[in-house]
Amino acid sequence: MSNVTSQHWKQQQRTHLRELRLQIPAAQRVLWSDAITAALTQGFPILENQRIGFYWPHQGEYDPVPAMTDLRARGATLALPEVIGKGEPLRFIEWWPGAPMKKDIYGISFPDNTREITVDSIIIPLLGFDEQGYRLGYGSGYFDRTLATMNPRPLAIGVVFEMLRLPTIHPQQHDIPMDYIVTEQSILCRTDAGLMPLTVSDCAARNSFVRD
Ligand SMILES: Nc1nc2c(c(=O)[nH]1)N(C=O)[C@@H](CNc1ccc(C(=O)N[C@@H](CCC(=O)O)C(=O)O)cc1)CN2
Ligand SMILES: Nc1ncnc2c1ncn2[C@@H]1O[C@H](COP(=O)(O)OP(=O)(O)OP(=O)(O)O)[C@@H](O)[C@H]1O
Repeated sequence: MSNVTSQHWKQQQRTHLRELRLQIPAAQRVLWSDAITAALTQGFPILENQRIGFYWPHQGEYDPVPAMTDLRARGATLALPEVIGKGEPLRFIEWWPGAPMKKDIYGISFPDNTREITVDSIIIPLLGFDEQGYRLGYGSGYFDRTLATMNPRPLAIGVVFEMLRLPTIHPQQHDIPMDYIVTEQSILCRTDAGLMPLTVSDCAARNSFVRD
């Protein structure tokens, strides 16, 4: 697929997936969201010891605030993305329950003037995802640009509802695949052969930490 065709196709998919996501009935969304929160908080014990970049929910995305509250109570430091400008990477700044907030150019809340955090992991909302662990986002390239500038690269954990899965998103050179994708059905680990489902306990064994 040429670049122009793939951009056009991506734009159509974005519109379609956004509509699908907004049509999820409220009760279904609660059940699916609880399942994602449980998989995130139980499948990745390492997060309790980390500085984690999360996001403030927008347009029917999985709401990560319960996971944020839980992980913070267990010792994690949390941050949210700040949009510095179009074409720029995101900056992560500290968030805690009750932190002062303001709105960015998309109407998404972010902390008002708290300290910048270098994150160890990023929990990334996916508008769509594919069998190789690639992400379809809103089309501004913020997360790809952010991951590309971070060294060492943080662990990238995508969160998404299973119904937003596509065979391929026709990845381009700048697209960076997720290390893990958590859905309401399973934890998927990216391998060269595609996404591999892991049980919560297998995932926890791989993403554990040693207390000193
Ligand atoms: N919750 C959340 N926060 C996030 C992101 C995200 O995907 N989800 N981002 C991930 O990048 C960054 C913000 N990027 C965004 C990019 C586009 C749109 C959006 O709604 N775009 C509209 C057009 C709006 C406009 O141009 O004024 C659209 O696509 O229709 C929202 C956020 C940082 N914060
Ligand atoms: N590392 C990068 N450096 C410079 N430009 C980039 C980089 N990554 C992505 N871009 C640019 O960002 C634009 C959008 O990328 P893409 O279509 O992959 O968006 P997306 O990943 O679906 O959306 P988003 O990350 O905003 O949610 C593209 O025009 C691309 O060239």
